Amino acid sequence: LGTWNYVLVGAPVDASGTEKAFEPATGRVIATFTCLGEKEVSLDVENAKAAFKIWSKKCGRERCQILLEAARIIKERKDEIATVETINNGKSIFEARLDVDTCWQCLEYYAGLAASMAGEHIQLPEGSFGYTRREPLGVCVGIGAWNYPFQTACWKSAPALACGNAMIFKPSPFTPVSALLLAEIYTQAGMPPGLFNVVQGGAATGQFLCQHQDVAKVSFTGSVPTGMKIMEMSAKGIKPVTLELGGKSPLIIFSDCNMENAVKRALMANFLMQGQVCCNGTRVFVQKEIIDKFTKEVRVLGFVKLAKEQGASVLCGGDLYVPEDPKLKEGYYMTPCILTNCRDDMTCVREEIFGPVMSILSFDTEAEVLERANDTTFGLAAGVFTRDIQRAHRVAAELQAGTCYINNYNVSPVELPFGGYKKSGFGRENGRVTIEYYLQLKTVCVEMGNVESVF
Ligand SMILES: NC(=O)c1ccc[n+]([C@@H]2O[C@H](COP(=O)([O-])OP(=O)(O)OC[C@H]3O[C@@H](n4cnc5c(N)ncnc54)[C@H](O)[C@@H]3O)[C@@H](O)[C@H]2O)c1
Ligand SMILES: O=CCc1c[nH]c2ccc(O)cc12
Repeated sequence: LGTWNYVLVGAPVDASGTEKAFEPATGRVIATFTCLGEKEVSLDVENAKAAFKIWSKKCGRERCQILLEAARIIKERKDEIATVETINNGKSIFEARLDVDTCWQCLEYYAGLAASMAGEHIQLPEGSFGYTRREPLGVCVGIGAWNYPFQTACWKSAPALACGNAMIFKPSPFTPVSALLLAEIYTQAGMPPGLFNVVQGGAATGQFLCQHQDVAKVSFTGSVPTGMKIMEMSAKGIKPVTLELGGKSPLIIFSDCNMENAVKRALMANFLMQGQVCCNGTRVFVQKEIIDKFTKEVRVLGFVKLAKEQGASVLCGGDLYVPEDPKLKEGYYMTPCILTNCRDDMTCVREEIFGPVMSILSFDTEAEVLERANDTTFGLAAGVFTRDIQRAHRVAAELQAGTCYINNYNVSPVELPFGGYKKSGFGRENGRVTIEYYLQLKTVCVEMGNVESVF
């Protein structure tokens, strides 16, 4: 499954009251499920409210223990979770296992923070004082895309639950399966029933969730057009929202770079997860002096090695691919594609493709490439390869993106905040800062003396 010289792309979903989930490798239907309507969504919210009452009363250390136990179970069931993810999503088992690692790490990280959340004490005149309490929001909703199903469920639920909230999670109807494993694991770890609920369905179910008056916050991962709708619905309910949206990120390769590293990471920046990663560096700006060498290397490293290993012919990609294995004939495949001689105005350079397509663009100067790299409505990520450390930081400071990589690309340690500038969204996932998006601050003002009336 999922070797990267013939990668898997999405599968169709029907528009009735039920949805089918596919195995993209073979095209076979692996599950049929009912999309939940307004009544079922309301019932889930009621259950989550009941669970919230219990969970929010626990101290941080108690929540920490349960999250750590869930992390332990994820580690123990890593292969099972990764296999389910590979079957339903189509990613390679190697990548699915890496995803699962970041999931238990995420739970461990927020378990650690849960125990240390605290407010402030503020001294006022005459012995009076104030203090702040950092309180959970209530029932939060998480809505996910199909490219990182289990990881998205973990990245959203771990900080939400660590802060004392309940979460209802709606996975993408393309990839409904693995979030159910997470719900099972949380229950096994000792969370109250209903604290983490999985709701299945598509756009209509998502709308019921976002519009529900007892939902306190929505955290969404998906496309810009859907993000706009989510924000509109949240605005009507005055609900805070986190939006992790699409991108068309630049990767700048200066002529003084370490060529081998730059080529390796340019491949990772484009062909990881079949090219279906929101922060992929799909606009690869290469300085003129090295563009011929880079183009040659990127082909040699990527295609020839794998082609030799797998006995396939060397392709430059972009074609539909039908594997010889009869079991895979109905699957969804295309060959990874590298486009050279690209211009900034081309559609492949301007729009998010969300598939295995790298566009290579030539540039002369730092000032020029910065202007061109920033000339996009997106701002999710960016990267720079250079041996000049001053230039690296200068360029990172000028790039309009939520995450900037220096001499690397497409790594997401849970300790580092992740999120977008411009139309790529706002709010953050991962890192310490994310707890701010799942807490509200209460100020308590305490008078120690007598009070006067001005009337
Ligand atoms: N920034 C990030 O962190 C990040 C991560 C992964 C994917 N993405 C982006 O996601 C997109 C691909 O994912 P997709 O095709 O699943 O996105 P999508 O926007 O089509 O769907 C995402 C989720 O929203 C739900 N949805 C659709 N319409 C809705 C509505 N009106 N109300 C409520 N929910 C609704 C879907 O059922 C699904 O669960 C790409 O643009 C990619 O860049 C971004
Ligand atoms: O696809 C983009 C980046 C990413 C990878 N895994 C996750 C999980 C949740 C997100 O909101 C974004 C991402």
